[in-house]
Amino acid sequence: MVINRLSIRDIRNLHAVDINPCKTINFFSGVNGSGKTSVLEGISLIAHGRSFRSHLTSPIIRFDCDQGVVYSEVIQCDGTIVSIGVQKERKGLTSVKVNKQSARQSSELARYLPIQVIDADSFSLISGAPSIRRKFFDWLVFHVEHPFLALWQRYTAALKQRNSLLRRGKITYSDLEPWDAEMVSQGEQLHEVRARTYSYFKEAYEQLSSLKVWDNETQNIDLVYKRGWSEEETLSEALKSSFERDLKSGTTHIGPHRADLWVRSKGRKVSDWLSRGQQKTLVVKLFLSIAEAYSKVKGTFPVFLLDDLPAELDKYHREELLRHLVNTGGQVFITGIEVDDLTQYLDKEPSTLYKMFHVEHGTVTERKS
Ligand SMILES: Nc1ncnc2c1ncn2[C@@H]1O[C@H](COP(=O)(O)OP(=O)(O)OP(=O)(O)O)[C@@H](O)[C@H]1O
Repeated sequence: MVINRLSIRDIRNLHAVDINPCKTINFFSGVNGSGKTSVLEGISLIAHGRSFRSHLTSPIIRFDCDQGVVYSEVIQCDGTIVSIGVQKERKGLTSVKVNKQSARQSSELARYLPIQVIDADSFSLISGAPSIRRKFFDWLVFHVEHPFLALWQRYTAALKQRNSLLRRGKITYSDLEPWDAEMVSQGEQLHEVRARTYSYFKEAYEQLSSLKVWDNETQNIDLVYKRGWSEEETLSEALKSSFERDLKSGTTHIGPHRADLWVRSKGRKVSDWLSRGQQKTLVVKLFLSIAEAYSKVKGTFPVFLLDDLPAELDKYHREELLRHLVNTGGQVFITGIEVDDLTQYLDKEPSTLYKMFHVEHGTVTERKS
């Protein structure tokens, strides 16, 4: 998928941005606070209907404006062009249009424009809570396994009911049985689609491990998919045995909503011993693996948004990452403060492979070389 045209109106400090991005590398430079990340935020609005920086609507909309709008044309794998418009109102309303027709759910957008964002927060993928890894991995499951979304929605609806009964207290296990039956039926299938997806992901990860860019430490890291309940029990048995503990705390401790992707070396947690820099390159490797796995199934790469990349990686890893992304042929949007951050590398590439944009006080202009 390729963003062919992008217009942003009144998002953060961006008043009126109209650009025609290049189908590979797009680099946005400008001083702190000029509006570079806001451009990426605009792209995430058309990809998800929401920002990757804020769950709230009001902070995204330009001060003194009632609404912000993003419009784009996205070229699909079969060459068709899909127009996507997202309007955010300060009062909280979001309206989404695909080919001028109102979309029912923002999740529809993700299929037209799959994106991956690497920013400073992404580096908590290894050291952060399991929910961060689960969300990361489920992005792939959502895209490659069509039933995933419906299974997840039904499972979480039953889980919500179960938890509210647990919180109410004074119940016996039989009160939970109807909800457990639904959780088991959806949850076992959720595990199946995740396990299948995990095999693509692991394969892509192992293939990437052969690249020379990783040092020995980051090369020998194992990934393990944990389904969220003991390997010795069925989900039904596990829910039953967890009942007393769940009742005490008023929440369900086991199940696919507790799945995780362990990142280990010889059984040890890597966050305890890899350096911060090594953790960062490992995170990049995980992002590249998920993109590779996606492309194996879908035949195209997701669009990458790299926010302030130069600040996060050393020069060598930055160049290797770029080289890899250029080789994939996918579209990438990168922000950085200095033009020099990337030109040394990009100068070696044909000029048709990239476009440079200058961002200043919320205006975006293409730099002509
Ligand atoms: N709702 C808003 N309306 C107007 N301006 C805003 C709003 N929210 C944030 N800003 C301003 O928008 C500007 C752009 O922020 P952005 O994070 O995009 O900058 P940036 O170029 O990525 O900066 P940095 O290099 O420091 O990360 C900032 O100066 C910020 O104060």
